[in-house]
Amino acid sequence: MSAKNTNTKNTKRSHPDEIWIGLVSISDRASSGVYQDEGIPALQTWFGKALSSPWHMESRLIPDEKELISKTIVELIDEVGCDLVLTTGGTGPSRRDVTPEATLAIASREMPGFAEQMRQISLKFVATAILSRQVAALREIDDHAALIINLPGQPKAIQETLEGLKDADGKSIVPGIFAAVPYCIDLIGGPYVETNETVIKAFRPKSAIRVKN
Ligand SMILES: Nc1ncnc2c1ncn2[C@@H]1O[C@H](COP(=O)(O)OP(=O)(O)OP(=O)(O)O)[C@@H](O)[C@H]1O
Ligand SMILES: Nc1nc2c(c(=O)[nH]1)N[C@H]1C(S)=C(S)[C@@H](COP(=O)(O)O)O[C@H]1N2
Repeated sequence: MSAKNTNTKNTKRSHPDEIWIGLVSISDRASSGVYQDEGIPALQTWFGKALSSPWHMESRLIPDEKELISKTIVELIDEVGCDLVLTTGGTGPSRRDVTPEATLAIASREMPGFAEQMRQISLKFVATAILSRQVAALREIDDHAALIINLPGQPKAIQETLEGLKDADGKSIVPGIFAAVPYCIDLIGGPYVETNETVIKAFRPKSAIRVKN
């Protein structure tokens, strides 16, 4: 038996199991046109291959401004009705990197396991993974809740952290953090999300797996 969908806020779903995902690319230079944003396209590509259940996306490209980052996440959750918001960029130690502070400012509870696991995964790819201050958290309002996850700004970090590390035969060596996202969304009352197992196998305890008719 899976957790009951108690989110009533998003009445726009075309299917009860459709997840609404907010993507926020945070970069001074991409948002001002110095270079082309690669964060949103990389996220869209990854979700296109990873999800097998219905999804809808809303994306925003903004500079590294704390108030604007907080406001954008709140808009995506409270007004648009997103169940999951992924940010990319602004997690490092530079003065302009304020994504974790902006996230925690509008969060109700932190989900530290995601960030701990992301840094562990990233260390398999780059030694500078230790520099990411990324966080994950819930935003819970009266009739809706969402999971927010910060990803680093390097576009390649998106697949690395969400999908993890595989050997030459495609066997998982380090599981990506997205494996835990569908069950987390179940537990906060969101839609039942299913994945393409060749990309990422979702982890749910047996009691939470929906029996197909
Ligand atoms: N949205 C993006 N699109 C394409 N490349 C990006 C993006 N964000 C970051 N990068 C790349 O990753 C590197 C490290 O990301 P980081 O977030 O630290 O960038 P940054 O130097 O703070 O960027 P900015 O000054 O634009 O905010 C950048 O130098 C850039 O090469
Ligand atoms: N998986 C992964 N994690 C990564 C990286 C990367 O390339 N891949 N880059 C690191 C670097 S160089 C920095 S400075 C920090 C913070 O990046 P951000 O400020 O772009 O968020 O993330 C780190 N984490």
